[in-house]
Amino acid sequence: MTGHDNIALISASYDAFRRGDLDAALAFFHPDIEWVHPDGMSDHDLGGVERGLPAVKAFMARARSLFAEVGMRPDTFFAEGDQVVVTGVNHMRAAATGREADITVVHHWRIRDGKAVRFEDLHDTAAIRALLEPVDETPPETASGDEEAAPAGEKAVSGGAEAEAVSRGEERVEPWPVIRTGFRFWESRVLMSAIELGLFEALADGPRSVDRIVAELGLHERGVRPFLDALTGLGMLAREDGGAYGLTPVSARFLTDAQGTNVAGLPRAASKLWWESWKGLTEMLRTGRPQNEANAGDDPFEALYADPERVRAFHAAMAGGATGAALALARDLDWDGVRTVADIGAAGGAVLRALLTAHPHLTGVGFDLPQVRPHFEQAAREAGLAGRMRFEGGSFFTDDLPGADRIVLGHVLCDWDAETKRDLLAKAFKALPDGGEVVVYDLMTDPGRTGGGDDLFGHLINLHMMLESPGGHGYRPADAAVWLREAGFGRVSVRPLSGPEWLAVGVKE
Ligand SMILES: C[S@@+](CC[C@H](N)C(=O)[O-])C[C@H]1O[C@@H](n2cnc3c(N)ncnc32)[C@H](O)[C@@H]1O
Repeated sequence: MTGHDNIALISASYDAFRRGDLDAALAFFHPDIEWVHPDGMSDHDLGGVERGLPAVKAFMARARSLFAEVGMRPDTFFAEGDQVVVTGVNHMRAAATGREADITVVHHWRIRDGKAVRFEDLHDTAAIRALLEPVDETPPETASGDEEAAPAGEKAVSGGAEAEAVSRGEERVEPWPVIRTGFRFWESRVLMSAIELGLFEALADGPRSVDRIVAELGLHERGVRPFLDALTGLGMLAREDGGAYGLTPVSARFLTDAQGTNVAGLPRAASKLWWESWKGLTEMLRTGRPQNEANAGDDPFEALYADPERVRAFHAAMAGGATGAALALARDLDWDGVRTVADIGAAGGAVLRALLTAHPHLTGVGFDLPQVRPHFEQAAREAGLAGRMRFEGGSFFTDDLPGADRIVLGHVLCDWDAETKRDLLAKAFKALPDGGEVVVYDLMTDPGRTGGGDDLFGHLINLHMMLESPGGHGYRPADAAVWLREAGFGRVSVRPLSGPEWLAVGVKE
């Protein structure tokens, strides 16, 4: 079996576990499987080596009795010979204590005769033990020893169901998560208005008093203070001792033009382009159909590119949306052996601009629909890179992709269905020379991942693609690895890139 087959096998086994289909998961295991866990878990009967399927099943039954929830979320698969190494996060909730945590794990697999014959689970045993083992809950001794009289202010919890819950040691549950979530659009709207008013640009050369902000931006004084304080609460402004408001490091870098890394086009487009489609989320959930002009199943870019005003907003958004990935690609990838780079679905060329600016030996070609040419070429001129980055118009559905040492496919696969994703990777493979690489970045996520932060953002972007494009959807890092293998890439790796952004690299060997 190839490394690709081995990754597909292990990945399918994780999928079966996630579905709760234990028989299907065990079908991928060799009858002689060796099942290895750290000795540090032995006193919970979860350590050491088990041999053979019945012993593995017994191990799993023991684990199920100890954990009310076990959700392994693999994110990176590496294959070499008969081995597959998987990194990921296991979300575990102990049945006895109710404590839960995301435990980082490394799984080492060996494959023989098309089946997993050895599995070793490496993790921080102290973190898992902390979930399972009771903590000493003896209250600290008080100075007076008198614990009868509760302070008057705490009387509210002394009666009814809540008091009983508190006396059982349960956490008090508040309605604020619901209320805050319901009104989070206020936060977006505050940011969007600040961008529309030019507030961040106005503060680029230093903090301003409220009066000066009112005068310079032509505002009515009524709402300005809570508006500035809300932006301060969001981390976009800082309030000085004298009462003036200034930029924070984040807003100075990413909401002004000072450093060539302004991402304001993205929240601006959220208000201009996507606010309306998100109002249709309930409808999309009922019908599965996008909530924009692509509602009838059309190519979403056809309608978009018919309206010059929306194209401008879209390309400003793409420049903002690609900034985090572009900076990380320029910084984290080795560009020494690369002379030419082709960005497929290059939009206004933000990624090429970042790469060519950071690596002066590179030349680049941006491939995109012909309507994009003026936006791309203007951006190249403005960056002083017109001689090193050129535009090639075409459709990646009907035309060959331009050749280059390294091909970048960023925020493109998510627009399309799985078959098109695969076709695009096959086209990239065809366009590359031997030894060339395709670099895919996207906001990849995992259906089983239910944390906040980047996980949450990943699910939201997945919904966003469904609201915007008939076939669009997010995908897991493991899917990217499998598709790259299917396209013919010999060496494949997947890893986090920046924030919720992931990077998948395939080398044509
Ligand atoms: C979501 S944007 C991604 C832009 C950029 N790569 C980034 O990371 O932000 C998708 C890009 O694919 C381009 N595109 C859509 N359909 C295309 C096609 N058939 N052929 C070539 N490019 C296409 C769009 O014009 C757009 O610039």
